[in-house]
Amino acid sequence: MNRLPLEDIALAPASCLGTLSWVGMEHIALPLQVAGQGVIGYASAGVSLDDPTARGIHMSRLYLALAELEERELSLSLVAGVLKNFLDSHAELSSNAFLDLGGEVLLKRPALISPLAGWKGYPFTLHCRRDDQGFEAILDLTVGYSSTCPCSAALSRQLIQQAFDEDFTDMPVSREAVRAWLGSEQGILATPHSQRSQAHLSVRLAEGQDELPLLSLVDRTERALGTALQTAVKRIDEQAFALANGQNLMFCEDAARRLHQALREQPGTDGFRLRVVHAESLHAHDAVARSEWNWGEGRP
Ligand SMILES: Nc1nc2c(ncn2[C@@H]2O[C@H](COP(=O)(O)OP(=O)(O)OP(=O)(O)O)[C@@H](O)[C@H]2O)c(=O)[nH]1
Repeated sequence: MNRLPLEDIALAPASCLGTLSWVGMEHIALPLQVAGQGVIGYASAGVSLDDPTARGIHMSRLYLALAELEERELSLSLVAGVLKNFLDSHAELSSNAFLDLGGEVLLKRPALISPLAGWKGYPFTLHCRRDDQGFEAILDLTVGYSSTCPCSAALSRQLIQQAFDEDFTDMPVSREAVRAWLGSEQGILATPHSQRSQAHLSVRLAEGQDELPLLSLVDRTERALGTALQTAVKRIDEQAFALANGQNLMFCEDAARRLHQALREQPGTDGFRLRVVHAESLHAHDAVARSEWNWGEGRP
């Protein structure tokens, strides 16, 4: 076995000089705990390389610092401690530290009416950085929902009215006849286009916030939209879902405005950016709307 001291290239002077904004490792597997659930997580860990003559950073020191996060409920104070460790272990090299932690948290969600429940995945990424402006944490979260087009619904209603006029021209209009007609396929001969849709949220967490507001953000988002994707569904649940879609007809503009209002009331946040994507069944492209509050372009 080699008894000579191991050469450390990272300590050698750089042949090509220059500072770097971010050096580290991406897609590091890491078991996380979020909202009480174990998450198959992945981390991207990095620091700035401020010394233009230094050949390299010390990757293992970043990697080993991540152990602090293993299988402990993820909190901002935990992350801040890891970022401090990154900078302490690179005192002479770096002034900025970065940590992104992502995965998909599974939450058990109740059915609309029946006493059932099922699991649904919510992809998230927590982007954290520590620099001369202090500590910043931004939580990205994606929530799926259903959207039904209000214009398509209006056009469908018109066709149903025309069909009613044609079917009831030369016959007495009795309550029974109309009721039977409404219960037939003729009474719903046109249906509005509806589609699975996604709300992509980026929320900046306020100073002093420690807990990750992931569950409260999911609840607030699904409440604001009114048409959350379902898990366990019996016919009674499906009927309630049909009613929810009929009562919450949404253009992408409507969904974005609802979410903007809802996020403005989310405690523990001081800015957000949102983007809703309706993968419309009407055409092969998506209808998209964006909104933000107190976001600025200062940081990505
Ligand atoms: N900086 C840097 N290191 C790399 C890269 N690719 C692989 N490494 C290796 O990352 C390993 C870990 O680096 P260090 O943390 O400095 O390892 P070490 O020198 O044994 O540990 P310390 O004594 O704490 O510095 C080294 O063996 C490097 O060669 C790279 O692109 N950049």
